[in-house]
Amino acid sequence: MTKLLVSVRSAAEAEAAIRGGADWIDLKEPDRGPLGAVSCEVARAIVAEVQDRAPISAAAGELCDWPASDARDLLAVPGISQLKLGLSGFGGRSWHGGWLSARREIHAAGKDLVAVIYADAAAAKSPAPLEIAALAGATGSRWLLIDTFDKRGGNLFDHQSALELNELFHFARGHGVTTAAAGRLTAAAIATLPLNVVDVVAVRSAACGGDRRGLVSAESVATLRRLVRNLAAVSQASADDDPRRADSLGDSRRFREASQFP
Ligand SMILES: O=C[C@H](O)COP(=O)(O)O
Repeated sequence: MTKLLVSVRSAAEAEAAIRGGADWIDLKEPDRGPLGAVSCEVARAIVAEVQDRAPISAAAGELCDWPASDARDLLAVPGISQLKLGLSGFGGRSWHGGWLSARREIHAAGKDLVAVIYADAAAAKSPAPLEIAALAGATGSRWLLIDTFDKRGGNLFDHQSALELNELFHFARGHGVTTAAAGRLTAAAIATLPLNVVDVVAVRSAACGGDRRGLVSAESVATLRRLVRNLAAVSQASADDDPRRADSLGDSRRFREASQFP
């Protein structure tokens, strides 16, 4: 069943998200960019609040800043299982080596690195979505997130069609990668997601009533959770009715050829 992840910036928000039924808590400071990291103190307070009630991931900024970033302090925070690093600035530049080395370092701290695709790759100057999915698939990554870099307007579907997302995630799941979709997802955008290939729906803005710098509310989270559960049940029922449908959607030759990792 597709899970609902909620990004929070404080222990109080984490409590509200859990009360609303969030399956997953993600730590993120929205004032510090699309993948802004919370401080180590805030991270420890949130982990203490959540205890074992949900898995916890954390945004850790951009790979280009990682070597000197204060987000590195999150490596020492127990209870966080995944870190997310964006690839802004690496479009047209070599990034595989730096990403793999950050992943080794994060693994050594007992955590996983999430491969992050920015759907608005041109604005982020990041590598193309398929390139990131291909590296994640070829190197045994367990997690792939698609999100948006520019949070000022629009949502995921201003940059990526549902069919493209279906192909991308179908490919990733075929390589054993768990998939997460984000990017200022509204209820209408969530209803457009190809939930047959989305393991995690990730939100902040919608959980704050639309303004990601606002406050996460238990009521908004509960509404989103009901929506995700209902849509996932419908998606599951239609896959059960016609199991070939889900498989065929991501099986275009163009996609398979383009996704060959060198
Ligand atoms: O990881 C998910 C993000 O926090 C989504 O944030 P957003 O809904 O404001 O784009």
